[in-house]
Amino acid sequence: MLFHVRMNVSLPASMPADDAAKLKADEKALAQRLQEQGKWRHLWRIAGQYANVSIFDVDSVDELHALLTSLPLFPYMQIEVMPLCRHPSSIRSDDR
Ligand SMILES: O=C(O)CC1=CCC(=O)O1
Repeated sequence: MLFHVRMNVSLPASMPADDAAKLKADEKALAQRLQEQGKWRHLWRIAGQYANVSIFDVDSVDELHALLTSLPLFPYMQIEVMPLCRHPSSIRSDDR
């Protein structure tokens, strides 16, 4: 199952720089592991914003929820999820 996910990140200005750097490093490590596993198919920065758009390929909504809530930055993100299904005009065989 494919999901389009938008994440807007908002770290408190009061967060110590070392804490923020650790969170970002942990987030990067997990995001790269999930990309290697094929669960996090695309990850794009939205130009000019501390936000990303991503495509997740997971087995269930429950798996997506577990994955998103496990992200180190989860407490500091506003997340929007859009379930995707195949478009009849798509020429990509892996769009499902
Ligand atoms: O910087 C972001 O958009 C938040 C984020 C998600 C995965 C990652 O490495 O950073």
